[in-house]
Amino acid sequence: SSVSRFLPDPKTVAAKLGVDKGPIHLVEAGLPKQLAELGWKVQFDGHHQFEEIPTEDDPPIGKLKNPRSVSRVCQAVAKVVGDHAKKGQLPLTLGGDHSLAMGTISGTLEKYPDACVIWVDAHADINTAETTDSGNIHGMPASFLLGIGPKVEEFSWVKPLLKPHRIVYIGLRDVDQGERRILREHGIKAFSMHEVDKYGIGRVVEMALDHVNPGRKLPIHLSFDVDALDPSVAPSTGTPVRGGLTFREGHYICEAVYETGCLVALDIMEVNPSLADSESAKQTVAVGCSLARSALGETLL
Ligand SMILES: N/C(=N\O)NCCC[NH3+]
Ligand SMILES: [Mn+2]
Ligand SMILES: [Mn+2]
Ligand SMILES: [Mn+2]
Repeated sequence: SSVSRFLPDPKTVAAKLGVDKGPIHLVEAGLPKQLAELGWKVQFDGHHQFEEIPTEDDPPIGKLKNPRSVSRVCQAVAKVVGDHAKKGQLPLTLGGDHSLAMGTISGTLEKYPDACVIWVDAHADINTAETTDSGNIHGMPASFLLGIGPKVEEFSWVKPLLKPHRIVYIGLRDVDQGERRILREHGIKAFSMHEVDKYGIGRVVEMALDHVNPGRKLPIHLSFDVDALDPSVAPSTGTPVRGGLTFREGHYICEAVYETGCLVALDIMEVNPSLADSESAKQTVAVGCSLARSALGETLL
């Protein structure tokens, strides 16, 4: 089947967080061609540009930073992902920071309301407008998708379609107190790096899938933040945290999700080549491409 290649490059949002070069580098590293070589009919209609909202026109709402530009970009991404999904394509979104998941997962849920989400990340990204310290919305997307926390008018377009039993985390190791409380109170399943060490990645992925997709019948949206990987594997990213997934553990997750045959959407997020020396940036871009290939069927044999 075909994978729709659209690569939102949210200039506005990314520019503030410096992640705007990710998509460009991933494409320039040859990802579309690599996926075509796996047999996908790749449709890449260019990077999505978003007009800047000048900072003075986008003051914080409460603590939330760049709320209007983040909202506008994510809403546009939700529409594009939803449209591709409705055409039976598999949207691959290259970020850009993880706030984009508000858009990509909203788009997926429009077509597949029963979809489950596998969120691979060092962070839970589930702060609300109340619990966030930084006000960086890339630490909050999951709370909007779940409809948790106080209403923020600017984000009222995000329908709370995601249910707590339909999301599972793998790779957590830097979760705020407020987020821990939210995970506990809503009974959201999370496999931290402790569980990865304890059970091994094979068992963890099996338990994660058993939790959100017991019969392997539900569509899967895989949202992969490259900072889930150890910084020695993916150094050029916004919030690196030591003690992450090995190169193989990260790829195993992608391979195992592909093997379910349920994948309907994929995000490769937080590749930020502008944050490190060129060698580290190249290494991180290469890992991003490799993860995408693994999630789209590049098996080892
Ligand atoms: N990479 C990040 N989320 O996945 N950064 C924001 C979260 C910090 N608590
Ligand atoms: Mn994230
Ligand atoms: Mn993260
Ligand atoms: Mn981030």
